Amino acid sequence: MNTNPVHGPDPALLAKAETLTEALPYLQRYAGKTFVVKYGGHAMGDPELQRDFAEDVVLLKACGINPVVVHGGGPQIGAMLKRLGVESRFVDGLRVTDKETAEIAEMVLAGSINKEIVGWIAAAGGKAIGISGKDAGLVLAEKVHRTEPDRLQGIERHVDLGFVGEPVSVDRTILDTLAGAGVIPVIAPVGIGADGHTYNINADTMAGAIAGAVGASRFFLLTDVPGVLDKEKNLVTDLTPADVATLRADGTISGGMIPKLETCVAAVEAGVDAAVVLDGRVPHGMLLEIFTRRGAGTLIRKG
Ligand SMILES: Nc1ncnc2c1ncn2[C@@H]1O[C@H](COP(=O)(O)OP(=O)(O)O)[C@@H](O)[C@H]1O
Ligand SMILES: CC(=O)N[C@@H](CCC(=O)OP(=O)(O)O)C(=O)O
Repeated sequence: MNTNPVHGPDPALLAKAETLTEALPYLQRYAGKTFVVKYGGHAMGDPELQRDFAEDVVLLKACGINPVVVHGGGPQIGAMLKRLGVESRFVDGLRVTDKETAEIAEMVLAGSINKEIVGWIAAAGGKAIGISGKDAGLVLAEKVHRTEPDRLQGIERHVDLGFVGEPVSVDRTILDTLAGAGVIPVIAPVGIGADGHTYNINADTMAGAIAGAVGASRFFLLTDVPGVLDKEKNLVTDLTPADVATLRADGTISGGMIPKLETCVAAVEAGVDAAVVLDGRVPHGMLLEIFTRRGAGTLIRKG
C-alpha cells in the first residue's frame, strides 16, 4: 500500500487543466477540418524546433484535424548548388531553373528534405507519407512566364525562368485517401506538366494552391519573422486582401513577403477561411495560435 499526504490543488497542475479546457472550443470547431501547413526552408534549421514542429503536426492529427504539410527548401537547394558549383539566380523571388538545377532541386526537395520531415513525424509517433506534386497526379504544373523591365529600351522583356512552374490544377484524391487512412501527407513543391517536364514550384505558391483546392480551414505559413511587420516593426495581427494591397503599394512589404501574402490572398479568395503567417522559430507557435485565445502571427482573411 502507498500513501501520499493530502494537499490542496497544485496551482501548476490547475494551470495545465485550464490550458486544456481553453482548447476545448477550438478542438470542437476544428475536428474533421483540413489545415495546410507550409514549412519554409528558413524555419527548418534547428533540431529542437524540428521536433516541436513534428509533435504539433502529430497532435493536430490526434485531435481529429487533417494536417497537410507542404515544405520548402530554398536555402538547402542553394547550398547543394553551391557544393556542385552551379550558379543560381532569382527573378521576382523565383529561382531560374535550367535542366541541371531542376534535377538538383528535385533531389533536395523530394529526396532529402521530404524524407527528413517524414522521419521527424515518425519519431513524434505519427504516420506520414512523403510525396511530391508529381505523385498520383496531385499537381499539374505549367511553365511560369515573367517579364523584366529593359530600362535602356524602355520595354518589358520576356525572361525565361526555365523549368519554373505554377500549379494549374490540384487533384485532391490522394490527399483524401491518405487522410482517411490516418496518414499525414508531406508534399515537396515539384509538379509535372502536361508536356511531361518536371517543374520547380515556389513552395508558398504550391501550398496556397493545395490549401485552396482542399478548402482548408487554416493555411499556416511558418517563416523566420514574427509575422507581417509594419514600418515601425510592430506586428500586424490581421489583414484583409485590401490591406495587403495597401502594404504592397506603400512599400511596407518587400522581397519574399510579397509572394507570400499574394498566396494568402489567393487562398482566402479560393475559399480558405484564414491564412496565418507565423514565426517558425517559436517553439509550438502553431499550437498556441490554434488552441489558445492569444493567437500569434498575422491572420489574413476576407474583410
Ligand atoms: N513587412 C514585412 N514584415 C515581415 N517580413 C518582411 C516584410 N517585408 C519583407 N519581409 C521579408 O520577408 C521574409 C519572409 O519571406 P521568405 O524569405 O520568402 O520566407 P520563407 O523562406 O520562410 O518562405 C522575411 O525574412 C523578411 O526579410
Ligand atoms: C521556383 C522556386 O523558386 N522554387 C523554390 C522551391 C523551394 C522553396 O520555395 O523553398 P522556401 O519556401 O524555403 O523558400 C526554390 O528553388 O528555391
